[in-house]
Amino acid sequence: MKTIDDYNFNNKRALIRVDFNVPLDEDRKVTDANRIEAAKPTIIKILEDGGSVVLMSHLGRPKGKESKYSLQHISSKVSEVMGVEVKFVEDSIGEEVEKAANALQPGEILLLENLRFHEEETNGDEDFARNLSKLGDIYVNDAFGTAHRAHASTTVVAKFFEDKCFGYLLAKEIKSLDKVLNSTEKPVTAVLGGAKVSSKITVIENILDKIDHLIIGGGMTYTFIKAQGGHIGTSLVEDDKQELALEILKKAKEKGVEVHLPVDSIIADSFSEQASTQTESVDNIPDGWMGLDVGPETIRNFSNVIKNSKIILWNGPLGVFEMDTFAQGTIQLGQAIAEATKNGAFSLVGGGDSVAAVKKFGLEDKVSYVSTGGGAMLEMLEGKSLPGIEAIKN
Ligand SMILES: Nc1ncnc2c1ncn2[C@@H]1O[C@H](COP(=O)(O)OP(=O)(O)O)[C@@H](O)[C@H]1O
Ligand SMILES: O=C(OP(=O)(O)O)[C@H](O)COP(=O)(O)O
Repeated sequence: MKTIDDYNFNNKRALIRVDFNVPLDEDRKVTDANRIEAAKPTIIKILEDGGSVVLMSHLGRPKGKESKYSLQHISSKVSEVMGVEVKFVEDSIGEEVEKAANALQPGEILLLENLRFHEEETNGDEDFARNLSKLGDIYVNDAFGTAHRAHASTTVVAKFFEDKCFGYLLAKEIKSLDKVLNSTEKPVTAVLGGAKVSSKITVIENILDKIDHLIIGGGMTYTFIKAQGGHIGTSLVEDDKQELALEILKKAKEKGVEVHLPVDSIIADSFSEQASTQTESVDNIPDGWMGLDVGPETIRNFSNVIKNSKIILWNGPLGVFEMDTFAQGTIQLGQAIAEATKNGAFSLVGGGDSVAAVKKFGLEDKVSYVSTGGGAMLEMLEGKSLPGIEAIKN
């Protein structure tokens, strides 16, 4: 496994894929810089070698050039964390970008605009990747959170480089997750919540062989509840995943995996901190209302399962924890996991927002391992090889 320790970057320009997909507030201020801090050791090593750095990342899932997803919003935070004034360029390919990259002096950092402003990024377009490759001498992948995406900057670009390697973060994540993969302790409990229903629901099917309990919460809940005939009002749902949800429940039963779904929800009449709220049975949400957190009975049930688990994997908040009104489920689940960890369980938390939640509620040091990747962590635990990792190995 080639890492940046195998290279001296003196007078070299590194093109680094980082995952700076960080949570932002309404004023587009970074609310959790964990993923930026996690990439710091790699960037600093290259600068200290006497090299320069071109950073590329995506932010969110923009449809075209949406200014709210500009990486300019995070540029000052990157400067602050690195202790170096970062230069920013308003695109990720093209003449202007190449000029800015060529002008970099040793010790300098250039941050590119959001890669996903070009649809060629997510399409894994070869020409786009070739254009990106012109920006550096050595390609470094340190974007663990995006290693499960076969995109131009995470995978395709690697083939245009003789010299390519893993950054410190990616190497550390691979090693740490391997440890969990090789563990034989039981029972294993996976907690899945959050909002990315379609990308994560498919993962569930594949981890069923590796777990004993499956706790479902957050936005993921309502696709399951609706599929079972429940009323979910205007809660987050992905209708085309209902059949898969039923299949998962059936398969789980066959495999002896206990599935724990919420029984009650904190519902709201709008997606807002000021909304009217109520506690309601999870399958009886009136029209015009949406479930934004799990209810008290659900929290008790989930905590009991957690208490008896030996390995706990958590990705996805149980509610819209960014708003205090809907944070209780996530807080109390986090506390139950911290308690179980104190009593000897191994707990692994991953995902941009999940880690932000854990940090916000002061639980970061009370869990065993915090991964920068959510979907990437889950896919690795499925036993899949991730395209971003394979591209460097080959
Ligand atoms: N019931 C819900 N309805 C809508 N959004 C939710 C709900 N529960 C949690 N969320 C949102 O899910 C988001 C995190 O989802 P996701 O990106 O899948 O997690 P992670 O980044 O940890 O992998 C949070 O911003 C949170 O507000
Ligand atoms: O935040 C991310 O993943 P996560 O929500 O699984 O932690 C990564 O930046 C990947 O983003 P994507 O799921 O839009 O490809």
